[in-house]
Amino acid sequence: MTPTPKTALTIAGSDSGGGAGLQADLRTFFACGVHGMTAVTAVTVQNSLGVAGFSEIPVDVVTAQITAVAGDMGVNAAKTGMLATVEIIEAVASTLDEVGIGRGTQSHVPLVVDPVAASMHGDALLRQDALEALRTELLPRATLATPNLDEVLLLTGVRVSDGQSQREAAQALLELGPQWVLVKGGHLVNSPRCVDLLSDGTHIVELGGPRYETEHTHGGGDTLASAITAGLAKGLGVPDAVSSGKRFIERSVAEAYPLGAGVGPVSPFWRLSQSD
Ligand SMILES: Nc1ncnc2c1ncn2[C@@H]1O[C@H](COP(=O)(O)OP(=O)(O)O)[C@@H](O)[C@H]1O
Ligand SMILES: Cc1ncc(COP(=O)(O)OP(=O)(O)O)c(N)n1
Repeated sequence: MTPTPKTALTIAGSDSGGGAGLQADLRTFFACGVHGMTAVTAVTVQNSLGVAGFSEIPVDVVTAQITAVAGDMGVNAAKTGMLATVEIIEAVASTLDEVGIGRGTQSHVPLVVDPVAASMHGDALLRQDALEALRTELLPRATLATPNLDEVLLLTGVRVSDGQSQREAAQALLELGPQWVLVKGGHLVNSPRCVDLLSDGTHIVELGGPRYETEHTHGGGDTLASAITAGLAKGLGVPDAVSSGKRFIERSVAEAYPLGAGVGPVSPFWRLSQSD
């Protein structure tokens, strides 16, 4: 009999184009060898050119998906992505407490919070009044938060332009309650390297890598956060899961492909031809 793989749950929105959202999470979980499960929060109408709109899933259906899989199959690590509204954020936060996922719960199942606010085209994926709920309800429950620089600005008011302000942003985010933060540096386009900064307030790790010249980076944030979640599900500590996730996203950006008339997706396909 095939041994049962570790499990990872994504609580996220659907991207009809398949490059980001829960589709990116599931294909990354698969490529990393963990069994992926989903609690769908919203359905976006999205392609390589942007997000034309979205519709939220009723709150009781979102939470029922989480309890259904947690109670039966078990969750080794979880990740949140697009949560869309205050109501969904509040309900997800209390359901995570009930099923024992996240910081502060007894079971210590790790929770990665990717505080998704907008797509790379600038289309909103979070209602404007929901930012405060993300700050107060979700970030304190996070084992790791993984904002990009736009999300850092929204959450903390810190505008990151270099390594020094990236460190200040990490500190400001830690004050909102996550155990660890990863301030991603992909948006510092004038820097020849992509440096992501990991910190828990005591340890500070700079994860640097080459900046690939590609316009096709759709789903990059989701792919990185899911690869980290997969590592945590397999029992890695946060620093090891993040360095493994960084290696994963680097290859996925390097092998990103054009699809549609706009921005194509990063690709985890390279992993399928390799052993762990
Ligand atoms: N051109 C690139 N080459 C290599 N890595 C990249 C590139 N763009 C982004 N990354 C990496 O992809 C991940 C996600 O990046 P970022 O663009 O900052 O977040 P988001 O996709 O959430 O907007 C980070 O690890 C970042 O360093
Ligand atoms: C449904 C959905 N969720 C999240 C995102 C944003 O994903 P991300 O990985 O940050 O990728 P880009 O939007 O930067 O390509 C999304 N677009 N859709």
